[in-house]
Amino acid sequence: MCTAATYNTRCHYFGRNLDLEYSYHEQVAVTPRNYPFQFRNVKSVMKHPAIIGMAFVVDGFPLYYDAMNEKGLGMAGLNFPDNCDFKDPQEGKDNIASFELIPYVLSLCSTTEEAKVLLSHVNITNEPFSDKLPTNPLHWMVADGKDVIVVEQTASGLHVYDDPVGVMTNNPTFDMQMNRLADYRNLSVESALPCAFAKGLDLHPYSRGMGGMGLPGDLSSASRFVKVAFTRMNSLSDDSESASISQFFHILGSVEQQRGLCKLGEDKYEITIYSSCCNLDLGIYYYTTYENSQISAVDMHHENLDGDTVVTYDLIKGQQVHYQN
Ligand SMILES: C[C@H](CCC(=O)NCCS(=O)(=O)O)[C@H]1CC[C@H]2[C@@H]3CC[C@@H]4C[C@H](O)CC[C@]4(C)[C@H]3C[C@H](O)[C@]12C
Repeated sequence: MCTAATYNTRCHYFGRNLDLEYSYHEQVAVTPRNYPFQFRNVKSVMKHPAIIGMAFVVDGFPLYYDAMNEKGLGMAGLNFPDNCDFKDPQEGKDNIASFELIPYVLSLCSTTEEAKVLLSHVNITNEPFSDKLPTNPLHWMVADGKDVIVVEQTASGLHVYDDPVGVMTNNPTFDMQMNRLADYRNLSVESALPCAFAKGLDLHPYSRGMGGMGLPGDLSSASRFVKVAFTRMNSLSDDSESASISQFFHILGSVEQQRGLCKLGEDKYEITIYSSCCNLDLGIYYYTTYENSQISAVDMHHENLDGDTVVTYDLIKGQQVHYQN
């Protein structure tokens, strides 16, 4: 399971939690402008905006989980089992393999609006990256500083939804997630609204925060959607970089997965392997890992962006304790 979110202050932020019980060898990967993207069915893109994000780099190719380009467009892939339907290549469509979709969109678009146009010709195909890396079911969130969309391909075809809450998780499909939000329409950040339970009954609010009573707290994707939407939509912070990224990681923290709570088998538990936060304006990729709560960062503009090979950074995974005496 995973969660993605956006947050806007003076700058625009985009990121995700990656929740999983195992890990590939993911790294922060910078793809410079002259790295040639060779796609299976459409023509190569030899020159494009630079891209930074989390990727499993195989044979020099960045298999991005989430990334942004230097124009300020971000995109993240999240698990989408059962509903997802990647198809065989189709005549008359731009056939893009699922693992190519992030590079394809981020190398050809600067805005969500442009991504919508590009995606309107796309059929996402089931072609695997390799025998060792079969296709996995995914759906995507795409965001610039202005608009957020969700991209899902199901049996009925490719759907692009406007996302007014700036978050997404996993199943069910995005339209159903939005419908379910109405079940929570009475939740409020107010501590003590007048009692609406029944006439003649004045139930005393014995605690702060009771306006949010009923907000789900379990780890299912449907519950995380409601929890993170409520958190994200009501989030406030100063507009400094420090205050903004702190708030962003708190938004993702509202739906993080602690080891032991989501059991998948004998000694197998899903945890939040990493949380990421892209500053879409500055090209900085921030992240934390399950055991490293200190925020680490890679700034794309500290690299030579005119190169032609992917540059990677290993994740700093150990806890960084700041001893004070
Ligand atoms: C599994 C992850 C989602 C996390 C999640 O939701 N886990 C709950 C599982 S469960 O729902 O609880 O069972 C997703 C998110 C991004 C994905 C990679 C994208 C690039 C590449 C695409 C290739 O085609 C296949 C290999 C590849 C490395 C992908 C592997 C895997 O698919 C990644 C890590």
